Amino acid sequence: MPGIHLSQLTKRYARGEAVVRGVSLTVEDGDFMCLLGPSGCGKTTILRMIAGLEQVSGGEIAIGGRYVDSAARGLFVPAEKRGLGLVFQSYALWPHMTVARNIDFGLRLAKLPTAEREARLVRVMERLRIAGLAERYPGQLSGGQQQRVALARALAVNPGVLLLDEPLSNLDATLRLQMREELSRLHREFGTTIVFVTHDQWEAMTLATRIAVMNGGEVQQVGSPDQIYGQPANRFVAGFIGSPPINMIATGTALADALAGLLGTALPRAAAIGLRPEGIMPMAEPGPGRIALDLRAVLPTGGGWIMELLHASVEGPTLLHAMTHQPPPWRAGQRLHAELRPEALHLFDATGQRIPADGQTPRADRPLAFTSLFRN
Ligand SMILES: Nc1ncnc2c1ncn2[C@@H]1O[C@H](COP(=O)(O)OP(=O)(O)OP(=O)(O)O)[C@@H](O)[C@H]1O
Repeated sequence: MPGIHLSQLTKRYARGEAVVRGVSLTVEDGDFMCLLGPSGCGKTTILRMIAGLEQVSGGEIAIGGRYVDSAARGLFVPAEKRGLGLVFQSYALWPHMTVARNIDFGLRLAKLPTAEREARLVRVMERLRIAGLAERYPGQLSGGQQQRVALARALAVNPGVLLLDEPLSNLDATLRLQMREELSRLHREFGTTIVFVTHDQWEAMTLATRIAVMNGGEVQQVGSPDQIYGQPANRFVAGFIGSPPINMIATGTALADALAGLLGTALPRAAAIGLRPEGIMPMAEPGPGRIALDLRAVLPTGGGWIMELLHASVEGPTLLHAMTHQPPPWRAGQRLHAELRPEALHLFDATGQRIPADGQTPRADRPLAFTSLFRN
């Protein structure tokens, strides 16, 4: 399956500001790459440029080692010649064609022999569990069923690359989960290179082999879900990934000094410390290295509990959020003493970039993994 290489990609719409700014990114053969970022950060624009639905303003795109768009080379391969499967937010099924005809449409365009077309149609409908819907029209299907038909249509032609733009956004929570599992399974079975656009961090974290976190038209960090979570490259990534969000503590506060003590480091001026909520482990008794915190409230989230904790100091209280998967046995108002997991602490400089802390075990050895959120 082909990989995709984006080099210094820029997109400017009609003399406006660039909405994609110098993005370089390699999607390896067989990767499930998620482009993740807030609304308007340029994810869809990148996907549309890979698809050939938009032309680049600057930079180059290569698919399977072949340039398909290059401003400098004056080269542009149209969408239909790129060998891609596309599934966008709106499923765009033909309303006047049955499910089978919708899927067959792409196979006809590919001019496959009839026997081959029929065999593929049966196979892909079985895989996506829509064989029973073959003679229905899109208007007679649920959102999730339409979604599966759109995926089947894209997969039937055996595209080397599948481009998905928020394909699960119109589904309810249960269907989203089912479709996520289905996408994961399809990726494993077909080995297709997938680029998936989403603003939903859970979707990205649970599906992707690698994630490109974007903001303001630029890639902030590329890595596995655990790297993105456990070793965020900057404050934006640290704050964007994680729910409840990472606690960000400004230096110059008593709490920051206490945390610096735990890290065994002197804090650079104008730095900030990030502390992941699940790295705070409150206990009833004081002890060495524990930080005194007052429990303000416990908020159940269904399967987890967020604790609002206040750290008192002369500058006033600092609010921290802690996360636990065991029901906390304490009442609001109680004084607690928290141990902190050093790997949950992240240090950032004045420009927001991650800085390694002296005396800390290197992150690569023991990052706080995203997957640890699912353990008790
Ligand atoms: N055809 C267009 N003409 C002008 N500006 C556009 C066009 N398409 C997108 N934009 C602008 O480009 C920026 C990036 O849009 P894009 O759709 O790529 O973002 P996104 O990250 O996919 O956001 P969302 O998650 O909301 O879809 C936005 O500011 C958007 O308004």
